[in-house]
Amino acid sequence: MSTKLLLNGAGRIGKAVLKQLLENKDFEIVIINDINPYIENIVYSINYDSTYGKLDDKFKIVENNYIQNSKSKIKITHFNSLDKIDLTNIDIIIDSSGKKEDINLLKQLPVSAIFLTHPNKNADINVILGANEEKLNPSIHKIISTSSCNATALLPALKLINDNKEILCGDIVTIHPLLNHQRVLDGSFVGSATRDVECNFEFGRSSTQNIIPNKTTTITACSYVLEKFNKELISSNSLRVPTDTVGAINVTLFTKQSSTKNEIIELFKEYEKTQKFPIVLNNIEPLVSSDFKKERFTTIVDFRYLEVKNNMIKLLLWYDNEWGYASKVVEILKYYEEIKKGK
Ligand SMILES: NC(=O)c1ccc[n+]([C@@H]2O[C@H](COP(=O)([O-])OP(=O)(O)OC[C@H]3O[C@@H](n4cnc5c(N)ncnc54)[C@H](O)[C@@H]3O)[C@@H](O)[C@H]2O)c1
Repeated sequence: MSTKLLLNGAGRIGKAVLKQLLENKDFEIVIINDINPYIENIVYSINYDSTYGKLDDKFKIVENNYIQNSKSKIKITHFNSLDKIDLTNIDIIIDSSGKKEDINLLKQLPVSAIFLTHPNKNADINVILGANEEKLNPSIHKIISTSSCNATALLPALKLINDNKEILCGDIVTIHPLLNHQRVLDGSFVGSATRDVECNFEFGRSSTQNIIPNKTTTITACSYVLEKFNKELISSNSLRVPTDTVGAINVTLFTKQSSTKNEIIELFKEYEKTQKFPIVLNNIEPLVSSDFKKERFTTIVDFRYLEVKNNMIKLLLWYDNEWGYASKVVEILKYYEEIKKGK
């Protein structure tokens, strides 16, 4: 029998998760809840997407607030809080609304698990594949954060280098596409009621005309998963750029043991060959960000820009912050179900 899901928030991440789950017979999305009050607009934005293109098997509105295509029929609701939704027959909630819901309220909901698509220190666990998935335990973890897109891309690489060379300190710069909460043209600064990023004036500036420097919660998100990788060890900042999707992270690490470029290349090659989940992909082609669009691997190591000087390692990592991240949400969901069923 398939696992019954409620998808809360049909925005950029919600729709990428939805489209990847539509192909998977083990899961059925029974309800989509979004505060957008117009079902016509929700179905339109599922069918048509400027970044990933049109859906071949389009949804239509059918009776009583349902949408349907040739394979799926999904109820649409418009509540602003999960506790108002009838959860009879729902096994798991994927909350991709970005709302920072009270964790105690979430714990009371009659479902077996709630996946949050943002880092959350109050969750029962923050999971990143390739970092701490072995800690995931369905009998004690109900509120499961799937961390952030940047931390999902970065932490497996940091862990690999740390396990082999011991990181002493480092710095990262995320080069991040624009996001839906930014301004199109200059406006007042963007508040952050639903996000951990501090308010700053730069964030009220036009996202299509600027490279916007910003703080990032990437390292804090990493520390919720593996404590060692925190702001004392690694400094960080972010540059928001006017592209639709695919981010890059420029990583500089100082390690206890020195390395050669070939050693680091071999570490990532071995990881790519032996990994259980689609995490590391090594690239030697002269590619640009849009070439990684819709790529499900999320730690794409660009060997062309890998540098090693004694105790310093410099990496360039790529990841599709929407599709790639959503693929990890789905992988964690599949993994959760596997260990729950004792597979
Ligand atoms: N976009 C990314 O690159 C990215 C990557 C990883 C994680 N995330 C995280 O995923 C979450 C969603 O981000 P997004 O980029 O998809 O945002 P988005 O603005 O594109 O989508 C959010 C959706 O949730 C709906 N919504 C808002 N409040 C709601 C509520 N109370 N109940 C139900 N629906 C509600 C909105 O109407 C919208 O459709 C955020 O926490 C974000 O930090 C985003």
